[in-house]
Amino acid sequence: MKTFKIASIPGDGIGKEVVPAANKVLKTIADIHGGIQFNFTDFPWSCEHYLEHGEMMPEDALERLQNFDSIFLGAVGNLKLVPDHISLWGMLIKIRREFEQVINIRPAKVLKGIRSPLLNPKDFDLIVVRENSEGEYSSVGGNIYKGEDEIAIQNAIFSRKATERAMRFAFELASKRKKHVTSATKSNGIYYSMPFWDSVFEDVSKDYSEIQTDSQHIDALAAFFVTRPHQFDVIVASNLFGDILTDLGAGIMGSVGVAPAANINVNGKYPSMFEPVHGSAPDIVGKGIANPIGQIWTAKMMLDHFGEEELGSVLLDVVESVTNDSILTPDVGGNYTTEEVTNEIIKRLKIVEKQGV
Ligand SMILES: NC(=O)C1=CN([C@@H]2O[C@H](COP(=O)(O)OP(=O)(O)OC[C@H]3O[C@@H](n4cnc5c(N)ncnc54)[C@H](O)[C@@H]3O)[C@@H](O)[C@H]2O)C=CC1
Ligand SMILES: CC(=O)C(=O)O
Ligand SMILES: [K+]
Ligand SMILES: [Mn+2]
Repeated sequence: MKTFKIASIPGDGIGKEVVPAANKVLKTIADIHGGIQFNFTDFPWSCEHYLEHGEMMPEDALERLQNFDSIFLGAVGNLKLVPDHISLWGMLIKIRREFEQVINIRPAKVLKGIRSPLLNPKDFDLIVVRENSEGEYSSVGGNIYKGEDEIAIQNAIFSRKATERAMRFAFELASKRKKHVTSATKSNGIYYSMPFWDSVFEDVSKDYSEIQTDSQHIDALAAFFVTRPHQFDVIVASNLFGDILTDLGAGIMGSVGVAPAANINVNGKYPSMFEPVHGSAPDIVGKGIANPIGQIWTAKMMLDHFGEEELGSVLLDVVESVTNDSILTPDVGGNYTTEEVTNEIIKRLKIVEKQGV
């Protein structure tokens, strides 16, 4: 029996609704397989934890997480309790940084039965490789003066090492796909970092002569996500550009509630963290209608990471059979609950098992 130790951190808001749903699905997957099991350990780290203890996670949190095979996280953020920059930097971003989860992989593709807001989405199937360790998300800077003279300075960090690493990851990924990498730039407006980004992209692309490349300014690229998303394969982007682009990718899929993501530790020193694109969705929390598919598809990415690609693809097929039969939560036009969608996925997984597929 192969055992995978998973640190389960629902976090805030609908994270507490979709993580338990996805964990139930994972348990079903393990039962079907018979030769694997998932050992979940739950951690209650969240904004409520902050209110009680003055910190998002205990001091030894990273030590405790280090020995898990992966971290499965929902979302972080409850503005009513804690300012967002405190909660995110106290947990989500801290884990990404300390565990060197330097790449954030975020696919966007059409799921059968889920209507894209695009009139003619064709069959787009793209992956954004988001640099996940530096860029515009930095804590370097400061505030000076008060009142009308007040100034905020925020530095963006672009190292050759991290930039090149994200780009190489994108090229490697593209070599297993449609062999095209698009670089998201803004070297017409950002004076130092983006021309640097462009030159690193040019250097790296020389090592991959079989891969087609192009470079698009992020503003134009955002429009192309709407007008011709089917023409993209892999897109490599900085931390902020990748963040924005992947909510847009989620938007053209139909809802941010279905978009999956994976924070990957590429050197194998620390666990990777699997966490969907969406946040804690305070506007729908507690209603039982959060779409569990983003979190469940994220679980599929975790299965892939564990080398269980066959199980991963069975899971995504089952999810797609459910969406194709219009068993959908309200964000994608249905009137089913989180629980009903989850139970339907579980039911169909059990049928797949009976058929011995
Ligand atoms: N990785 C993370 O943990 C992230 C955390 N956040 C945090 O989450 C909080 C809310 O942020 P927002 O900007 O509102 O982004 P959000 O992604 O939480 O919500 C945006 C919109 O999408 C909807 N939505 C999101 N997930 C859904 C799901 N699974 N099913 C159905 N509808 C869904 C929400 O109801 C809302 O209308 C903030 O505290 C923010 O900082 C935001 C993004 C990512
Ligand atoms: C923080 C956030 O929005 C993200 O990592 O996607
Ligand atoms: K999330
Ligand atoms: Mn985001």
